[in-house]
Amino acid sequence: MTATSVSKQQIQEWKATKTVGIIGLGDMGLLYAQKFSEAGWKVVGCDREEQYETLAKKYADSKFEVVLNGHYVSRVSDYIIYSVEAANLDKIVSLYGPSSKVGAIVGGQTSCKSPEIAAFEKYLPQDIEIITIHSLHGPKVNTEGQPLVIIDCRSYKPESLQFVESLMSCLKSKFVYLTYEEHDRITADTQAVTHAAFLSMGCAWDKLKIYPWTVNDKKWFGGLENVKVNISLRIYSNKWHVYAGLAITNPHAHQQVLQYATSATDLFAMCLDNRRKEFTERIMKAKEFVFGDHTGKLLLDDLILEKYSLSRSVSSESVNSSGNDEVQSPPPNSHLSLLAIVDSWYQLGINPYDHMICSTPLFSIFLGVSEFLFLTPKLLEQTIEAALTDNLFRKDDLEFVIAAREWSSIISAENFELYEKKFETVQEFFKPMFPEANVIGNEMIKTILQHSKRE
Ligand SMILES: NC(=O)C1=CN([C@@H]2O[C@H](COP(=O)(O)OP(=O)(O)OC[C@H]3O[C@@H](n4cnc5c(N)ncnc54)[C@H](OP(=O)(O)O)[C@@H]3O)[C@@H](O)[C@H]2O)C=CC1
Ligand SMILES: O=C(O)C(=O)Cc1ccc(O)cc1
Repeated sequence: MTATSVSKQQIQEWKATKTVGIIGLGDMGLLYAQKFSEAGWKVVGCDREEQYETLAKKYADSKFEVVLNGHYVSRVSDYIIYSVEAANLDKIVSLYGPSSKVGAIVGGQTSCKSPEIAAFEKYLPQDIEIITIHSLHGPKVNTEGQPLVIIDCRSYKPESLQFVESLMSCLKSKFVYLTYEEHDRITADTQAVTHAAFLSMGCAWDKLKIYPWTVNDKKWFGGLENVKVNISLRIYSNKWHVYAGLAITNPHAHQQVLQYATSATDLFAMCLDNRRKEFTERIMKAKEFVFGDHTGKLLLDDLILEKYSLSRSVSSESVNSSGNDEVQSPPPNSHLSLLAIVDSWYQLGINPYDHMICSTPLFSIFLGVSEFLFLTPKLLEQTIEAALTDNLFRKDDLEFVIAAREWSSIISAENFELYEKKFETVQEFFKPMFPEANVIGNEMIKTILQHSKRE
């Protein structure tokens, strides 16, 4: 389904007469306020009331207006977008929802839609329409070409959806129309499991006190390792509540993260017992299920990723700066984190390519590196051999399995407090490296998105 066409004249009329309101001027709310107001829409926004004076001063020269609180946003706005922490959404909608202007449309940016819709249905007056959205990327990613989910939950007038589409069109994102149930099932897989994998890698390095870009044991280099390090640090450099909210509030995510932890555990146990036949058969079945129909080019090329090593900015200890001109190959790694994701897709009967319409940059990269591992001649065989016989990565794999199980338990127990504590412990460990990691990670993601065929 594509956006219905609306005349330029109609859009000009809406721009002249309608107001867009944003509750929560954090990273995403601010991105929207800036984009919409730059495109000529009248925008008002607020954050917490105690932030009013600071924000009003800070954005005095901007094209959008900062108001005191959500009541002031709601009473004047024709489309109200809640862009707040998932855990606080219910309370915030209960506060401001009843102040919504009569006949307004309401939506939200939270990453999981069932609790958001439940809050809207509970607190919004019946005359309010509900059309919600979700930009499937972080606030620093160029919005152009990225998926933007639009969910029409309760609209009474055909022009309401057209209005939302017209407003969103300035983002130049790719509209994806789903029900909220479809959205939550897909994002549990594309987002929650991807995050669980990279959170677990970071946690394992923290437990072992390893900065993988500085070690002299020459283990963590090459394209695949660069992806693991850069994406893991990228996640840990962000706000914990974004990842906690999308995993904990989405019941589908609990099951999928648990399967990921179980797959990692099962595979690791088989390696410890040297159950070669069982292990190889399981990996090959997963390969057949996920990649059996694969034809054409791979999403990613390991070679384009080789230069994105954090060690290039840590000169004295790095592998790359050894002064040795010889091109070295990384030692065989069990790549347990990648074997486990492909096994989870197989165990859950998920075809990850079906989710590409709704992919985030991180999911595309995770699928890209998994595909590379499974479909590059000889690499999978080498990996299986390393997993079964080589002790080089055993300790790392053990910590990785423990971490995956811990994240799964925290998410299933819906424990925001423990999530925050664990996340921030690892964040503290990696903090000194975030500035460099973000620069290199951004370059890497840009290159990956340019090279990958995203349909
Ligand atoms: N960051 C991302 O990559 C993406 C995030 N999302 C989702 O979008 C939502 C916003 O995320 P993001 O912008 O990153 O998070 P932020 O923490 O940057 O923004 C949320 C903002 O809402 C404010 N807030 C809290 N309570 C109120 C209130 N009563 N009234 C007004 N404002 C309030 C917060 O203030 P305070 O900090 O003081 O609590 C904060 O400034 C989340 O649900 C997130 O899951 C969706 C897509 C991508
Ligand atoms: O790409 C990712 O998975 C991110 O980490 C950024 C992100 C976070 C939350 C969302 O709801 C959407 C995108």
